Amino acid sequence: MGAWRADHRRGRDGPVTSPDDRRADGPARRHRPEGRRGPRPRSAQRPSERARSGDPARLTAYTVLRSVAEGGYANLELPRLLRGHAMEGRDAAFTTELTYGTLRWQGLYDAVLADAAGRSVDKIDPPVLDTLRLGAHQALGMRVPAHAAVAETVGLARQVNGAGAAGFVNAVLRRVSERSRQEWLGRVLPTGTGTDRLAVEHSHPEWIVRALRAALVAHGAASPDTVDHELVALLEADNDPADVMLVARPGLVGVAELVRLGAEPAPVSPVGAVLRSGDPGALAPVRDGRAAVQDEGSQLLALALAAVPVDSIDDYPEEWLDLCAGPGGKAGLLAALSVGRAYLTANEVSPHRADLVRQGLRAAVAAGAGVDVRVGDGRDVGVDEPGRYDRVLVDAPCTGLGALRRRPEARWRRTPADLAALTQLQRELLASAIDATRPGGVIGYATCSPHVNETTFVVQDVAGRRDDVEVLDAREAMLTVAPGLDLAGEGPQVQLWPHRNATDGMFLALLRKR
Ligand SMILES: C[S@@+](CC[C@H](N)C(=O)[O-])C[C@H]1O[C@@H](n2cnc3c(N)ncnc32)[C@H](O)[C@@H]1O
Repeated sequence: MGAWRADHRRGRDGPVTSPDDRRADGPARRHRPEGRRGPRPRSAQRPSERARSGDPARLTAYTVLRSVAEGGYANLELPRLLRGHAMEGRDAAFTTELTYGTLRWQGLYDAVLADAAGRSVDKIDPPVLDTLRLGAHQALGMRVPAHAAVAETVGLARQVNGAGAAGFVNAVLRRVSERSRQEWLGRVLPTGTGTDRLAVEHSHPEWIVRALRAALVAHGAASPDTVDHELVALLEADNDPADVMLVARPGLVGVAELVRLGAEPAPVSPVGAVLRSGDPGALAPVRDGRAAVQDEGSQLLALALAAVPVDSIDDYPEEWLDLCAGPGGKAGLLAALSVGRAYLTANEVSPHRADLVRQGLRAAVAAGAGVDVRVGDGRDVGVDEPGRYDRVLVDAPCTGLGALRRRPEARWRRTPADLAALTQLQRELLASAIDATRPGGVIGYATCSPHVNETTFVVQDVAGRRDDVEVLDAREAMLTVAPGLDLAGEGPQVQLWPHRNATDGMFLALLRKR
């Protein structure tokens, strides 16, 4: 028996009828005039009884949600399916909003659905719950008229979850569509102003809300007096779809070329361009690797690391190392910057990701970059190659709490338990990077998370235990490459914020080996 049938408790407005509550001889049939045979006209049918199946947009969104439930990534699955169904323009935009919006707002919708179904969402079959979430987003988060949101989602349920589940979906979504989003917020939000309320209102796990609150204060973006206001702005930014940002890899293509192809110059990065519509993969410079999709924050980090002065032993060439290079975004920019100036070693522990790095570096190699892509554990490099490199980037594996707007499912996947393992690995990678750097060289430690455990604590802990590194002013380096950047806090580290900088929440610390 499916879980949607297992529980039949009362919701606040009475029970939602489960499929097995409406038997063939039950109320659904009693209203039908005697003597008529054959299917009823479509307009006279309940949505749950309509034979129609889900449309391609909803079916695609559902397929992505199921793939995410099994460990897939929406930002990989969705473009693949859109291409497979040749969906473009408005259809693709609708499907994207339906998929990403449903994933982002899952926390709020689950609270609504639990109320409407009269049971905890844990008691609903996961595939049926995904269908319900899609319906909730159409009714409460998109401009789909309520009747269409219900009818279309019930059609999808009939196709993917079965006729019995479709009846349940119909009943629950009818309840959902009886209230506006605002009315639902009034009904399901915890009282008070605490992080539990913000978590439901802005659809983030509560532990993340607490971590972001602490990070805003710790990085100087807010004081205890202003943090509540700042936190809401950050949570809102996490739920705001981010622009597609391109990087014009210097020496390979100019921003002007991307602008000629329909992009606009980026607000801050001198090598960035915003693509407001269209498929970036359709642009020739992106296809051939002279340009790439890359957040402005990541661009600025790589530019800043390349711009810090190092005391050269010889004038040329330098040795650069990207210790955690996959899938290769920053390595792509560093490789372009390295032409005529340095050799780049790109290290990555995952062979598949190292392949992606290799592919991404082809255009830079064709332009003369000297690169070596390796598969290896970055923790070994300091021992294997002590004191070799002039510039080392540690773009450490992290919780990704700064990039939630670009990875809609990430907030639900991460748990506080991930932190302990990650922060240990981060310390070991940074220590290895310092060992691999020659005296006078610089190390950039970066995360796409503002969590204090992954950022300042790692740097303070590792640098504090050794006397061969000094912490540099990363703000100065950052402002050298992007003078207009609004940097919060006193430094010496840089923390970018989605709500302030319209970038991912990237962190950068710069260290110099003594
Ligand atoms: C945040 S990502 C790096 C992103 C990359 N710099 C870019 O801009 O595309 C972290 C990477 O570190 C890799 N990684 C994890 N553990 C590692 C280790 N012990 N040594 C080297 N790389 C590791 C992960 O596979 C992942 O590709």
